[in-house]
Amino acid sequence: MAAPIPREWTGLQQFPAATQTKLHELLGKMKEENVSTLTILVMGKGGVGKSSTVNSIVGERVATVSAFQSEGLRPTMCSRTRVGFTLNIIDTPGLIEGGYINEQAVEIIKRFLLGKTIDVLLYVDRLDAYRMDTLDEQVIKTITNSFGKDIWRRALVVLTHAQLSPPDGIDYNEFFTKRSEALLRYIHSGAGINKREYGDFRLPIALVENSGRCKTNEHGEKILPDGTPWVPNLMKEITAVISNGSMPIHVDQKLIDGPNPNNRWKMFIPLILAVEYFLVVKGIRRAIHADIANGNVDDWEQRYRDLVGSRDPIEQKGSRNRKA
Ligand SMILES: Nc1nc2c(ncn2[C@@H]2O[C@H](COP(=O)(O)OP(=O)(O)OP(=O)(O)O)[C@@H](O)[C@H]2O)c(=O)[nH]1
Repeated sequence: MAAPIPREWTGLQQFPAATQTKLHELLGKMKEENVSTLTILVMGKGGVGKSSTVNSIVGERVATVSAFQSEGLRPTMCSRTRVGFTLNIIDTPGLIEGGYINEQAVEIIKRFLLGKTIDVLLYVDRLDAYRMDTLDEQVIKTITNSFGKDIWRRALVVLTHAQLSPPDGIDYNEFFTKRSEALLRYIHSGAGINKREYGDFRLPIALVENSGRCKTNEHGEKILPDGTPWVPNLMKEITAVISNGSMPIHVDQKLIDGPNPNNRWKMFIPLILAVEYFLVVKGIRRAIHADIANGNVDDWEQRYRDLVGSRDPIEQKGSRNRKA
């Protein structure tokens, strides 16, 4: 089935003029770098603000936002074009159902993405979550197992609910640093990002406040507590990911199937054959030679005949011995 023709990105015009200018600058920069399509995959636990973030980026209500975990298992893709540039953004259902990974949802997402190329993964979580638990680990591992470890080189961590007042009078920056450090530790360990392979690689983080009550600056732009207009900042972080030197992730059947467990032991086959030859076949040969030397061949001869056939020189020698 042919992909639907993307609609004009009219949602851009609802942003304040200052945001529009910054977004157009970013689109121009991507064009200079020959990037004409950007496909963003949005994943994370349920209710963390994935759909709201999709709507905030597109500037339209393209994804269903609900205070309760959405029932749908299917991802949705929204495509928009502007001055020869196409934005594809894929919203996915929360991966956790009843405390476990919803394998059915994972399979549906993988099938949906088959044949597509992911330029950026937005891994969404809430800034105002105070603890990391095994669910976070499960979601991170599922993403890694589904699309390979290198998906994280193309990832941007997005923390929603950024306009919060930290508890117990903790300083905002201190709270943000602690929360992001904890999350990054989980992602790095869950995804198996080690220093040997990844060096000093550190996942970038962007803050988002999707609420209609988000504070604005004098230009009407939604801002973070430190005054940063977050929509252009988020898009800037996204463009930084695509120019970080890593490759986009093309989702093909091989990637989805994952490493074939049967292939894992294939390299040991020659070794097993060699061990078998030296321990078993050579052992039998030695035993037959010993029996021939003792003139006691009947039993062994029959076994050897079964094993290697009757045209073996040892067997012929054995026959000659017997005749003699
Ligand atoms: N205050 C605040 N509320 C938010 C923010 N982002 C999302 N919400 C609210 O959080 C709830 C869940 O948001 P969704 O965008 O539906 O979350 P989701 O991750 O797509 O949820 P699922 O589709 O169930 O996986 C809704 O009530 C949103 O209005 C945010 O940045 N700040």
